[in-house]
Amino acid sequence: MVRLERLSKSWRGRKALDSLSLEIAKGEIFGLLGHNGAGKSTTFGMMLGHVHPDEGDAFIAGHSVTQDRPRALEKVGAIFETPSFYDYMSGWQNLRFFVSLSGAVSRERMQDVLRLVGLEKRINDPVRTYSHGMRQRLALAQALLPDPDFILLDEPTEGLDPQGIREMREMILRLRDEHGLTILLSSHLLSEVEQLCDRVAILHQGRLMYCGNWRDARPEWELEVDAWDAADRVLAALKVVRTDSHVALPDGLEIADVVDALVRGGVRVSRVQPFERTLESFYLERTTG
Ligand SMILES: Nc1ncnc2c1ncn2[C@@H]1O[C@H](COP(=O)(O)OP(=O)(O)OP(=O)(O)O)[C@@H](O)[C@H]1O
Repeated sequence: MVRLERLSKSWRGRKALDSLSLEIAKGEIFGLLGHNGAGKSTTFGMMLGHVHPDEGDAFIAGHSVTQDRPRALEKVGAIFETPSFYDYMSGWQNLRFFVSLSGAVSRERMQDVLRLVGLEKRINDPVRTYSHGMRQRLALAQALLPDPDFILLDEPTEGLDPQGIREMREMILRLRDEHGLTILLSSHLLSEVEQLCDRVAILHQGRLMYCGNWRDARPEWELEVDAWDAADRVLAALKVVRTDSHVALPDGLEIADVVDALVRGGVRVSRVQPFERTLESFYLERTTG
């Protein structure tokens, strides 16, 4: 559905994005993660044709964004950078105004979308009376009006209260499960991303640190031993990486082999248990140090 090929961008000689390649499959909810300044907005901007890459290209439904932007973006919707609305107009008038700029959308389509985002009851009220959550729903409605196959959501839950966050999460899942949309989202709320996305990309200082299903990443274990000095010599020989009490095993090595080698090396092992990974711990391991 989406393919980013070696996307690079520098601003005033400073690399914001360094040869980013990744693919997003149809029907996926894919998470783009990174600290402030990691390059997420630059990536979104390139996918929407707002930012021209120095090198590389983005392809959506097989069409190049740099070579054929209208076709690449034909079935794409987005909430990107703080969406702005006219406060004195109603939600409905704002959407009509948007539609008048971007192409015909039927009244029925508008009503369907408003039902989907749960904004029918307040749609005739002026936007200045809307809560932040309602503005986010209006922004989502705007993104959905052209009946997209793929939507980009930049921080869709930013500033929402817990109930708003939950409602946004349920809407995103419904868009994928009931409407077959492919969704790319960025968020700093890792517990949210954890509930929505299997596959994530982690950007750090413009470079891709990880891309894939974080739940499938190599298992790690917690160990308790009587002497870490001796244990470290054994672990190093096995190419096992230790961080405090938890260890990451190289491919093909089982935890039983590690325990066996430690015992043979004269180390007493008093506890072995799987390390329960969260997306937050997975993310921090790849972006710190
Ligand atoms: N228009 C611009 N002009 C100059 N520098 C820019 C511009 N846009 C982004 N940058 C720089 O590029 C780098 C990546 O920024 P980007 O906005 O893509 O990060 P981000 O991951 O979206 O961060 P955030 O989470 O804060 O939105 C930063 O160093 C930023 O200062």
